[in-house]
Amino acid sequence: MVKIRLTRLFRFEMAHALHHYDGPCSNIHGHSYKLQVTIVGTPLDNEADPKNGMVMDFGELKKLVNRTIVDELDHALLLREDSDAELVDTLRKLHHKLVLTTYQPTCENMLLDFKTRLRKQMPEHIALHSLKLWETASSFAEWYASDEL
Ligand SMILES: Nc1nc2c(c(=O)[nH]1)N=C([C@H](O)[C@H](O)COP(=O)(O)OP(=O)(O)OP(=O)(O)O)CN2
Ligand SMILES: [Zn+2]
Repeated sequence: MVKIRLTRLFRFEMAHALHHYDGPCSNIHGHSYKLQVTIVGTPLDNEADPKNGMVMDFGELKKLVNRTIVDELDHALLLREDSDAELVDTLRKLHHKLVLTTYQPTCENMLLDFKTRLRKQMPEHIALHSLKLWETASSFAEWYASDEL
């Protein structure tokens, strides 16, 4: 059966701090993240359907990734849930867009979180192939489904 990969790029601005990290990244700082999402599936084979030939409508992929990841994280501050309680309280009182994580918000951990979230939302006939997350213009992490085998 024919398989085609589809890829779409997303961007979001997000701040984070690496809890107890032994360097400047323990301070709250921001990145312009770039996320590449690649899915794989078989193009629709139905002449009567206007989406014939599509694995998934690019627009649907955009909506799925935006509602699953980008809407929550864009212009948010990601902190580990065991960060200073006073700081967390103050940020909440000031109505900052704060997201608390169970994990250290590294590029690697964020990718694993995104992979889990996206897999739950994927239509049955489509598989998540890979994810690539740029934290800076020169640093990125990648996840490939094939590495799980
Ligand atoms: N393996 C990882 N290492 C680091 C991560 C990460 O997510 N995974 N994150 C950070 C910091 O959050 C941040 O990205 C700073 O990294 P750094 O490379 O030090 O960034 P610079 O701005 O200093 O990069 P330059 O290109 O040298 O200016 C740290 N490590
Ligand atoms: Zn950082």
